Amino acid sequence: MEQYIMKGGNPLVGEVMIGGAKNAALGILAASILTDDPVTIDNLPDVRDINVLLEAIAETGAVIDRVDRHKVTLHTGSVKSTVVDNSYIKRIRASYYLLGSMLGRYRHAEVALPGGCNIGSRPIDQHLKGFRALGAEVEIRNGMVVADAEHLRGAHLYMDVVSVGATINIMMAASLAEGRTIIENAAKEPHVVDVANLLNSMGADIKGAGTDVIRVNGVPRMHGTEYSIIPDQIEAGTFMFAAAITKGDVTVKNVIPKHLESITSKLREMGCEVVEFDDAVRVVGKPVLHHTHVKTLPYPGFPTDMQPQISVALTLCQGTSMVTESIFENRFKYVDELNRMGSSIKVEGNVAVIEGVKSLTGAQVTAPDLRAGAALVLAGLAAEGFTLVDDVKYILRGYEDFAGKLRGLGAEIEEIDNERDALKFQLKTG
Ligand SMILES: CC(=O)N[C@H]1[C@@H](OP(=O)(O)OP(=O)(O)OC[C@H]2O[C@@H](n3ccc(=O)[nH]c3=O)[C@H](O)[C@@H]2O)O[C@H](CO)[C@@H](O)[C@@H]1O
Ligand SMILES: C=C(OP(=O)(O)O)C(=O)O
Repeated sequence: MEQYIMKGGNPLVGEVMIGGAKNAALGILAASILTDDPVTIDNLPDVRDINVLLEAIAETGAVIDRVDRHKVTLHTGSVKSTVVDNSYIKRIRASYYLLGSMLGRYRHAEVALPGGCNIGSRPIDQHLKGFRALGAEVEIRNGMVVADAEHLRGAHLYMDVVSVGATINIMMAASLAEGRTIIENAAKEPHVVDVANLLNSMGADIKGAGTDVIRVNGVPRMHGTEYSIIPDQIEAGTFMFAAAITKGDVTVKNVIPKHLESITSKLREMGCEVVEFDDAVRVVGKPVLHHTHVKTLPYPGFPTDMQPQISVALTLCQGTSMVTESIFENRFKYVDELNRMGSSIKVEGNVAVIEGVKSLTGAQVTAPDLRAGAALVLAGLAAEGFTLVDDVKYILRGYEDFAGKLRGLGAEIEEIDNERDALKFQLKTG
């Protein structure tokens, strides 16, 4: 399936269930390597990045039982290889977590340099700095990161940038090091806390996750566990903005409202009504939305992974908004595509200046990456006429059954892979 085709104009109305957090799940699956015992993970999202990582873990010799679509048991006692290199693993970001977990458990790891969304240069120097501080020798050889250690010893580390990936990776390797590791200027994202909770449930001794100082007391061994992943903050936020953008009324269920506060507060500034429940939020869109400004920041700031979605909403607001992207230098690649649908956005450096327009019109556009792709779909659902989004493979990296969930809210959208299907859809809905 290559494309989504949609007919815009329907306000999205109803309830949608949010799945487990992709970015927590990736760290959690890799962490299973830290023990020989079985680790059972529930609320796993069925998305491409997760399946690529599961296959890579299986290639090391681990046995993976799919209990059901959202639950797996990993038996990593049978791991035979600490080398991970295939064409798929190079495309995902989270392959870097295999470095932290294999280095922790086996004192050796060779993993292809990570890929992920093409949203900036995305160095991994802070990960490598952390491994070296723990006593590992690390080098880049033929496109692989090779890390090797005789002993891992706790260290006091100050991160030069707030990095989700480096914080999680160092927590994993430090869990089985000798002595205490202190990570200063740590990332505080909900998925950092979720991975720390998983590690503690496996016998690690980690304190302070969710603050900017994390203390890891190394333990000699870790054990199996059963763990359920937290809901996906970004999938939830995407559906919250879908309600605002289509002037709908959507209850987003199975979420942790605390994790959504920066998103909720922007929607309220724009004039939407947001009602919070224990594990759900209801977003009621309004006929007229107000402009606002937003700057992406590490948690608890506004997430960079929600930047394209809020930009689509601001395009349909009255007045001029400014969106500042402070995490990744190349995350406005969708702007040209959105302008082809009638938006008026100028990018100057890391700031997008968005002049609100009354409406968008359907066009053929290409998803440049995961969140931008999702945002173009939201634009298409609000636009007049038909929109065709190419390269939905990016969207499928991180959203489970995206089109199906949108259809459940009343969207007219279908997955297609040829022109004939596009015509059929147009005749059916036109
Ligand atoms: C698989 C996964 O969980 N991906 C998420 C993770 O990516 P990822 O872990 O790659 O993002 P980081 O938090 O590490 O990156 C934050 C900033 O630090 C910089 N940096 C990072 C590491 C490093 O060693 N050196 C360095 O300079 C990056 O270029 C970026 O400017 O967090 C990002 C920020 O919330 C999200 O957008 C991604 O969805
Ligand atoms: C950028 C993202 O993912 P990754 O870091 O895996 O590229 C994302 O989830 O929005």
